[in-house]
Amino acid sequence: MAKLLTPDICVIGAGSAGLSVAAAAAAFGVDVVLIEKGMMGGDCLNYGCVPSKALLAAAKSAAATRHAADFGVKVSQPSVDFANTNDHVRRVIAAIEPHDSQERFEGLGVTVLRTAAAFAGPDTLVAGDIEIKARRFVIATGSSALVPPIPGLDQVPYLTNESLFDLRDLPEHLAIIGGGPIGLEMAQAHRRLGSKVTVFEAQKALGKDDPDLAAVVLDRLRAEGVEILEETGVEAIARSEAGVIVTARTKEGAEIRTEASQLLVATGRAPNVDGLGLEAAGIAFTRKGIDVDKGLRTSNRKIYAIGDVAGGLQFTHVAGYQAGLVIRSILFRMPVTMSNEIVPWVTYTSPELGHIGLSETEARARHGDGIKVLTADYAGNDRAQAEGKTLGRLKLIAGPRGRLLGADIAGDQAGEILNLLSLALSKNMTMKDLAGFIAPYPTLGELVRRAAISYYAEAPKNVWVRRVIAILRKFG
Ligand SMILES: Cc1cc2nc3c(=O)[nH]c(=O)nc-3n(C[C@H](O)[C@H](O)[C@H](O)COP(=O)(O)OP(=O)(O)OC[C@H]3O[C@@H](n4cnc5c(N)ncnc54)[C@H](O)[C@@H]3O)c2cc1C
Ligand SMILES: NC(=O)c1ccc[n+]([C@@H]2O[C@H](COP(=O)([O-])OP(=O)(O)OC[C@H]3O[C@@H](n4cnc5c(N)ncnc54)[C@H](O)[C@@H]3O)[C@@H](O)[C@H]2O)c1
Repeated sequence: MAKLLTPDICVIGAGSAGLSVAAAAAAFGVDVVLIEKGMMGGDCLNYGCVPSKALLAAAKSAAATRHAADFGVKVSQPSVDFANTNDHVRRVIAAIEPHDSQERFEGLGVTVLRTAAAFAGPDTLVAGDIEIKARRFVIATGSSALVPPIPGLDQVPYLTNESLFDLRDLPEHLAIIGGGPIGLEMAQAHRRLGSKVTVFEAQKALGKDDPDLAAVVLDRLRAEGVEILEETGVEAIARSEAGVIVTARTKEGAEIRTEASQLLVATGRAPNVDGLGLEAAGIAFTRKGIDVDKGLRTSNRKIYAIGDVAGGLQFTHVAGYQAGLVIRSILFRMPVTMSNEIVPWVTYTSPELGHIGLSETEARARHGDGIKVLTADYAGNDRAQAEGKTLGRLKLIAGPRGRLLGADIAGDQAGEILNLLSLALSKNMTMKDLAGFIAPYPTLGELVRRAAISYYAEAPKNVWVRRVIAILRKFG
């Protein structure tokens, strides 16, 4: 007979989402079983955020060397040893790995099972020869690269985020299908390290971001030599002697044929739902992910789904945010509500592209002319001038009574600046708050103050303000 475990919480998937739930529950002394069929740490550590940011850091270093002469520093042009670059990526993963390891979680008191899990019924999960009946289950099985049904694609070797970071040789010419964050981060990284890169995007590249600010990033990538073909759908792939031939068509109907040495597919994500026995557990799902309510419960009230498998915004910090909500719901029975409007995101190209809250278009649709769009250019910031990072712009969307509704940034350290705006948005701050704090000089964070102060640009000309000043002057 199968061994039976009856923990308080059973978590399926040890990626960003599942690990956060397990660690928090264990910290409260709760009995937790965590099941992982692949690598501890999931996508973020092994095939996602960590290796991609490590590769981008190497690429940034190569780019900085090329531009050292702008600062009067003479160095020879960089030569890249890609196998060593890959070693750097591996070292970064290895440095972070212990934090997500089985040993650490067992040390926290979590029972870790290294096998695939599937539901056998509404309250029963099977993991190898172990049966689990938990008070609550949390599905955190993540997502995988979505591979579109392009004719010929299944006949050629292609890369996804799971295989890209294993390359030991720099691709001579990397063709990338998809101009989203994965496609463009990897396009710039490989271009800066010496590859020729062509990106095919069926619609608009970086289409989820503010179009004006996305254009800042796309122009820069093109200036660095990345070929970005927008509104160009890939129609067929064929094998060639040098690698692959990509056949695509522009929206005007012109055919484009590009031969490349390697092909990366970066066309979005598919939720990991296959083989989970969701039907047996009465859990509704679509091809976009498991259906959840605002409190992240599935159609089986004892089972939650969080992270990439729940569709929605797919980021590590969202997985962490959702894990916190689920912990509050399971352990403290508090009502929780997920809000996408306080979730920031950043694409880590140079310049970075960040967003939070409502876009200008969404804010206008909701508040009409009751919004103000306030901007500050990097060129007007002293720190940006000193660093030679003058390309970029910050945009704040102010709503009624000056409340911060949203923000977009294209520029150096956009992600770091977005931390301040993320706090401001989650605390319902106004332009008065953002204009009124003391920013250390010279920092890029001053861009926030500068944009917020412009909310009051008309105040000095206001006739009533002038009258008050004139009256007060009379008191000596
Ligand atoms: C190239 C790339 C770069 C990225 N960069 C960023 C970034 O810079 N910032 C950011 O915020 N996000 C980034 N992301 C997104 C981020 O990686 C994901 O949002 C995050 O990893 C989702 O975490 P998760 O726990 O939901 O899923 P995962 O990390 O995918 O973890 C799910 C785990 O569940 C396991 N599993 C699946 N099925 C079963 C089963 N039946 N039984 C047992 N275990 C199972 C899997 O093996 C996996 O380990 C990036 C993604 C990619 C691909
Ligand atoms: N910096 C970050 O936080 C970061 C970095 C990478 C990935 N991610 C996460 O991973 C997710 C997936 O990233 P992604 O870039 O794969 O997905 P995405 O959905 O954001 O972008 C995919 C792009 O591929 C295009 N596309 C789809 N099919 C195509 C086809 N047949 N031909 C040409 N173009 C096609 C789409 O129009 C879209 O623009 C992101 O949405 C994000 O949540 C985050």
